Parts: sequence; structure tokens; C-alpha cells
Amino acid sequence: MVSVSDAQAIILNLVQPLDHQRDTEVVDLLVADSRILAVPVTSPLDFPHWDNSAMDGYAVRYEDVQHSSENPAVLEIVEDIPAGYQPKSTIQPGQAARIFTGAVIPAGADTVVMQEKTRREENRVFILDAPKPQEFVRHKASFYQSGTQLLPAGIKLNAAEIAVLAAAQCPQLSVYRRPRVAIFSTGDELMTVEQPLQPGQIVDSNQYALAALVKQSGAEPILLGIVKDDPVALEKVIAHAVAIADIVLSSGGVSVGDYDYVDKILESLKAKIHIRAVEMRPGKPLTVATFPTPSSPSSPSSPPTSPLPTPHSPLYFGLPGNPAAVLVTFWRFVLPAIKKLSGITEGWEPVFLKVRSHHELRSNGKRETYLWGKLHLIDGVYEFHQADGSQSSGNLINLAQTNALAVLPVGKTLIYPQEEVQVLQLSNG
Ligand SMILES: Nc1nc2c(c(=O)[nH]1)N[C@H]1C(S)=C(S)[C@@H](COP(=O)(O)OP(=O)(O)OC[C@H]3O[C@@H](n4cnc5c(N)ncnc54)[C@H](O)[C@@H]3O)O[C@H]1N2
Ligand code: MOO
Ligand SMILES: [Mg+2]
Repeated sequence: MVSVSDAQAIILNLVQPLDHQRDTEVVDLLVADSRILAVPVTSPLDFPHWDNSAMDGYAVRYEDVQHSSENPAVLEIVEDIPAGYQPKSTIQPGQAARIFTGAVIPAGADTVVMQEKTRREENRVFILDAPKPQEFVRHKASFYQSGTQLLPAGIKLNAAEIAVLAAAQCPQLSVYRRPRVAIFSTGDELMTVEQPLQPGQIVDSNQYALAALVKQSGAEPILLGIVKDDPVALEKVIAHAVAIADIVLSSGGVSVGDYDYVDKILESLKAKIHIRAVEMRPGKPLTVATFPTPSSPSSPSSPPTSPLPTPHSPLYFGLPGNPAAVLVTFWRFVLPAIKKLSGITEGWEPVFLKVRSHHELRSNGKRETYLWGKLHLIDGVYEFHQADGSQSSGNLINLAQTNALAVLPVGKTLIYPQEEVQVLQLSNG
């Protein structure tokens, strides 16, 4: 059994990020949000493109107005310059141009006086207060110099990056393709959400949970359905899954029961098993394996998803079947792996915050324990509230609305109310 931190290190070490040449696609800017930029972007444009005004007011020569606080300068207005127009005149001593925010500074002027510090009389303006030299001029290239790197590869495109790319006139971009994550559930007791349940049967909620988690991570879920606890059926699905996906997630069948076949089949398919159990609760029986190359081509009876180009090295997670264990192991281990695979160059690891606990929190101290609940903001300070009801890994119901997991390290059995506790903040919260 490995510790949680060793498991994280082993897993991240196994992840081969997508290739910046082979694993990319071109997308329109309007649908590029949340994608990962695959090539650095440079622009032939300076930002600002030209000296422009930061205020509505008057473009002036500083030397004309420097003593205006004691003795207001009176300047002749020679031109009106709204945003979007190229000025025609060169401002001479004793002259000014009416100018508006974002408009091009005319030649000869070097300073803008805001409107509120002036008085207008027909085509003359009185400067009532001396500005600072070059005040309210946004200088050409002062935000960005053309030809230098505008955005690096490996970043997620959110609203700010999309705005930058739009301003730099990039209507299309090269981004990493979405990682492909195959998902299936194992168990004779499992039914889909539409099927009537007979005694002993339950709904395969893990498939739905994992599909949502994978989609939220930016990856593409490939749903392979429910597989019976039957070695032949399992072997066929696993072989297919590793041929078509970057990451495979199965749930169930990784403990020591007579019908827990996943590890044996991975071995028969020549997978290398790196982790069989992790010192955590929930989530102890977690299998992590790699397939150096896809073990077989896509079988004819499988869904029509084309194989990934070889070589690719799929990473297999055999998640425990208990519903809480599935969510916790996804958040703790699978999500960082998807992030690293996706081409993001940094920040794959989970984010832990130190907050105070509202309640007493308990663990048996034997495994690193993850308790689910909610972060509340109390007077600007986060407080962790454990979910009411059972923290059994078979209980899915009180996981609804979870936005954080409190973490009690091995050996820690009790956290007092108001004591500090580490929490894993969940991005879906
Ligand atoms: N003798 C031992 N028994 C168990 C151990 C152990 O160390 N020794 N570990 C326990 C822990 S901890 C966990 S977690 C589970 C993991 O079991 P498996 O991964 O083998 O999963 P299953 O046996 O197939 O199912 C466990 C449980 O989860 C329900 N389940 C399974 N799949 C789904 C699904 N897709 N959707 C909803 N619920 C699902 C299943 O019905 C079982 O109730 O093993 C413990 N046992
Ligand atoms: O470790 Mo298991 O996931 O608690 O039920
Ligand atoms: Mg089992």
C-alpha cells in the first residue's frame, strides 16, 4: 500500500503530456474558451497600436501648459479627434486638439488635460490646472511590443486570454485536442438509469458521475457502458478502451472479492501495475496501470470510436466501486493526471487550503482520511462544514453540494471545532 503523496508522484510521473505537434487541432476563437493553447502566440501589432488618450479632454504641448496652475494657459483648438480617426494637424505652440478616450494623439502634442480641468470658450480652451508631463497618454507599445511572445503555449484560454487573442486578430488557434477518457463500470448488480431495478440491483451512478467529472475537466468522455463481472467480457472492453483512449477509468472490481477481476485481467493483457492500494479513505483499493502500446485494435462489436495513433501509452485507473471512493479518487488523482496530459504546463496538483473546521472531525487515524462537505465564508474566512449524515464510502446521497474535502493525515484522529484543517478545494463548488 502506498501513501497518498507517493501515489500522486507515481501517477504524475506516468503521465505523458499530449504532443504539441501531433495532438493538436485548429479551432475558432469563439469556441476556444477552456482549451489549452498548443503554440505560443506572437503579434505583429504593438499594444497600444499608437499613442492614444486615456481621457476625454485636450491634447496639448506640455511646455505650453506647465504653469497653468498659477496662470491658466489659453490655447486655440485646431481639430476635433474622436476615437477611430487619424489626426490631420500637427499641434503648434499655443494650440490644442479636442480629444476623446482612445483617440490618436496628434503630432506635436505630448500630454492630455482632462476635460474637468479646463474651461471651453468657443474655439479656445483655458487650462486650469497644470498636468504632469505626458499625463493621460497611453504610449505606443507600452503594454506589449510587437514580435515578442504575447501568450505562451500550455495555458488555459479563459476570458482574458480570449480577449488578448481577439485584440491580436487571431480568429483561429492551434489548441491541444481534448484528452480522450474511456469510462466503464463493472458489476452484475448495475443497471442504467432507465431500467427497472430488481432486488439486489442498483443504478450505475458511477458512470454518470465520471462522465460529468471528465467533461468538467475539459476532456472528452467515451462511455463504454456496464460490463458484467465476467473475465471474458472485461478483457474485451479493457483491450478496446486502451486502444481508443488516453486514459481509461473503470469502477469496481479492484478489491479482493471473488468477482473482482480487474487486476488479473490487466496482468493477462501485459499491463504494468504501478499501484494496487493507497493509504487513504475512501479509495483504498485503487489500481493504476500502464499499457506501453495499445494491446489490441478496436473490436468490431465495440462502439465506433477510432483508435488513437500508435504509439500512445494509455494510463489505466481501476477506481474502487464505492460511489464516494470514485469521486474522491477522481478529484485526488485522476483530475491532476488529466490536467498534465492535456498540455497545461503547470498547476496540475490539487490545491489545498488551510481553513478552520466548524465541527469536530474524526478519523480512525489509519489511512489519510477525506471527509466531504462545504466551505462557507464566515466574515471573510473559510470554514469547513462536514456534510450531515454518514461518511460511508457507500453513501452517495450527502455528497451532493460538496465543494471541499477535509483531509486528516495518517495518525490524526481528531480535529476540534475551530481548529485549522487542510481542505482540498473542488472546482465544481
Ligand atoms: N475483504 C475486503 N473487502 C473490501 C475491502 C478490503 O480491503 N477487504 N475494501 C473495501 C473498500 S475500502 C472498497 S472501496 C471496496 C472496493 O470494491 P471494488 O472496487 O471491488 O468494487 P465492487 O466490489 O465492485 O463494488 C463495491 C461497492 O460499490 C458499488 N458499486 C460498484 N460499481 C458501482 C457503480 N458503477 N455505481 C454505483 N455503485 C457501484 C457496489 O454495488 C458495491 O456496493 O471494497 C471493499 N471491500
Ligand atoms: O476505501 Mo473504500 O473506498 O473506503 O470504501
Ligand atoms: Mg469488490
